[in-house]
Amino acid sequence: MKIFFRYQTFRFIWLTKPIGRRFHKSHQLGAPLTLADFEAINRCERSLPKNFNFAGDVLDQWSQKEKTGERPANPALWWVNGKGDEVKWSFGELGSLSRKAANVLTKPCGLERGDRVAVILPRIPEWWLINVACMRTGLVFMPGTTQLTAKDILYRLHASKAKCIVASEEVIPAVESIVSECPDLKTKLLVSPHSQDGWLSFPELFQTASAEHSCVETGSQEPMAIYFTSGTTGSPKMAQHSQSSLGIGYTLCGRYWLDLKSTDIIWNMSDTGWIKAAIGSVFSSWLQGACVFVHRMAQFDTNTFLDTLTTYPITTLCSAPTVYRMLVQKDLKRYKFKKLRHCLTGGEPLNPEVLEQWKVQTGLELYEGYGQTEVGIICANQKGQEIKPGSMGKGVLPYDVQIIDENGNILPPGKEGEIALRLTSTRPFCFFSEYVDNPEKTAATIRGNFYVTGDRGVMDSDGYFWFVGRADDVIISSGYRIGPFEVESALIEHPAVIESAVVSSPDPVRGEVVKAFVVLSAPFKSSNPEKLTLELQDHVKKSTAPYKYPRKVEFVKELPKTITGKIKRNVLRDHEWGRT
Ligand SMILES: Nc1ncnc2c1ncn2[C@@H]1O[C@H](COP(=O)(O)OP(=O)(O)OP(=O)(O)O)[C@@H](O)[C@H]1O
Repeated sequence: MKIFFRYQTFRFIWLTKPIGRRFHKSHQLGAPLTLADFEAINRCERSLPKNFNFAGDVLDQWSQKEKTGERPANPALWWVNGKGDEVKWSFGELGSLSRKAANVLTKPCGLERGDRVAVILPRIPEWWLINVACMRTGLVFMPGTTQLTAKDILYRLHASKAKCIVASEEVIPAVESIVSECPDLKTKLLVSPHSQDGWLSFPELFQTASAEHSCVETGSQEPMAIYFTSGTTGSPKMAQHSQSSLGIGYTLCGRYWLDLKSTDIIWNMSDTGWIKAAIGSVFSSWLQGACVFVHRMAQFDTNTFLDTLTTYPITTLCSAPTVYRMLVQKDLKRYKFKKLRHCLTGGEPLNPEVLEQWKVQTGLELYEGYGQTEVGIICANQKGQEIKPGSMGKGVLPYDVQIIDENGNILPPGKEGEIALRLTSTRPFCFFSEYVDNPEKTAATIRGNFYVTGDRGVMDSDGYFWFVGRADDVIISSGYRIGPFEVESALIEHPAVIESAVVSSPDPVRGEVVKAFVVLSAPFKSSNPEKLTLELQDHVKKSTAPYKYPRKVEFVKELPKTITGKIKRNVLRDHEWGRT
C-alpha cells in the first residue's frame, strides 16, 4: 500500500499550489453547463453541446463548488481495503492527481488523443485516476477485469489494437505470455510498488509528473471508452461510447434511480471491468456530486460486506442479484447498517422472493434496473415509484421502450415479445456509437424503427416491464413458450434452493422440455434426490402455471457464470443438446 501513502503526501503539497487549469474552456463562449442542462439534454429538451468533456465540464465544476462551499465536505472518492488503509480525495484532489496521471500517459507513455488504452486493474484508486486522466487527454479507456485470462486479454488487445496496457502485478504473467502476438501494443504501464522489466512504473513516473495539464476539448460525440460486453451469449462485443453518451447520458439515472445527492455515499460493488462500474462509480454518481465508496475486497465475502455497511456511513448500495441472493441466506436482522437507505440491483433478473426477503430482513426496498452495455439503463424502479415484485420497473427517459414482434410491430400490453427502443430520426445520444469494426453486428441491432435488445419481455397495462429471458433462452415445449426466469423464481421460493438455472433439454415426444439445474441450500444437501425432485416439481406446479414445471432436475454444486457473475445458460443448454 506504499504508493497510496505517497499520493497522500502529495495531497498536502498540491493543496497549497495553484491547480493547473482551473476551468475547462469548452463552453467559454457561453456559461458553463449545469446539472439542469444535462437533465434537459437527457429529456431531449436541449441539444448536445458541440464539445463536452466529463473531467472538465463535470468534475472540475464540482471542484469549484467545493471551494465556494456549494458542495458539502464529502470526499469524491473514499477507498478502503479492510486492512486499515484508506484514501479520501476531494474533487479538487482528484483533479490535481488526475492531471499528473494525464501527464504520465501523454509524456513518458507517448500516447496521443484517440489512442486506445486497456486498463486491467483491481478496485484501487489508480483505476479512477487513469479513467479521469484518459478523459483529460482524449484517450479511449478500455477497462477489463483482473480475472481475465491470457486468452481473454489477447482477444481484447487484438480486437482493439490497443496502444497501451495499464495493469497491476497479478496480470503481468498473462500479458507477458501473449504480448509478442500484439504488434500494436507499444507501452506497458505497471501500477505496483515493484518494478518489472519491460514495464514503465506508474508510481515512479507519477511522482515526478507535473500537475499542470490542460484538459483537451473533446467533441461530444468523440469516443471516450470501449466496453466489452459480458460475453454471456458469445464472444464479448466492443461497444464504443462517446464523451456524452457516458458523461451526460446517466444524469437522470443518478438522480431518479440511484436517488443521489451530493451528500450521499454510494457503494457500487461492480468489478472495474464492467460498464456497471462506470455507471455507478463514475458517471451517475459524480454527475450528482456524490461520494463514491470503494472496498478493495478481492473476493466477495458476506461478513466483510456486512461489517462494511455497519461501519461506514454508506447511504446507497448497488450490487448484483447474486450478492443479494447470498446475503438473504444470513440473519440480516442482527446487523444495524449505519446509514443505508437506498438499495439497487441489476444486470440479471432479481427473483421476487429475494426482494421480499431483503425487505423483511432489512426494512429496505430493492430497486431493480435493467440495461445493457450498449444503451445503458432501459427500465428501472425509480425512487418513489411503486415496486411490483418481479418487474424491472418502467421505461426510463430518454427511451421509449416497447414490446415488438418479429416484424417490428408494437404489441399490446400483456403480449410477450422482444424488448425494443423506439428510434427517432437521429440516434439517441446516449446510445453506443457502434460495435468497433463490426458493422454487421451494429446493423443487426436495428429492426425497422427500433433498437432490439435481444431480450424477451412483457409490458403490463400500467407500463411495467417483466423480463422473460434472453431471446435464445426461451424454451418452447409442446408449443408453449416458457421463460427461464419465471421457473427459476418459482424454484427459489423453496427453502432447498439457493440458485437455479433453467434451460431447454431434448425430449423425444415434446421436442424440448424444461430442465432445472439446482444448487441446494446446506440443510437439503443430503436429501433423497428423487424425493426432492418430486417435491420441487410439485412446488413449481403450484407456484406458477403447471406446464412450466421442470420435467428434468439436476442437482449441481455451482452454476457456470461469466466473470460478471451472470449465469451462462447457453453453456448448460449446449451441454444438454450435445453441442459441447
Ligand atoms: N434487471 C435485469 N433483469 C433481467 N436481465 C437483465 C437485467 N439487467 C440486465 N439484464 C441482462 O443483461 C443483458 C446486458 O448485459 P451485458 O451488456 O453485460 O451483456 P451480455 O448481454 O450479458 O453479454 P453478451 O452481449 O456478450 O452476450 C441484458 O440484455 C439482459 O439480458
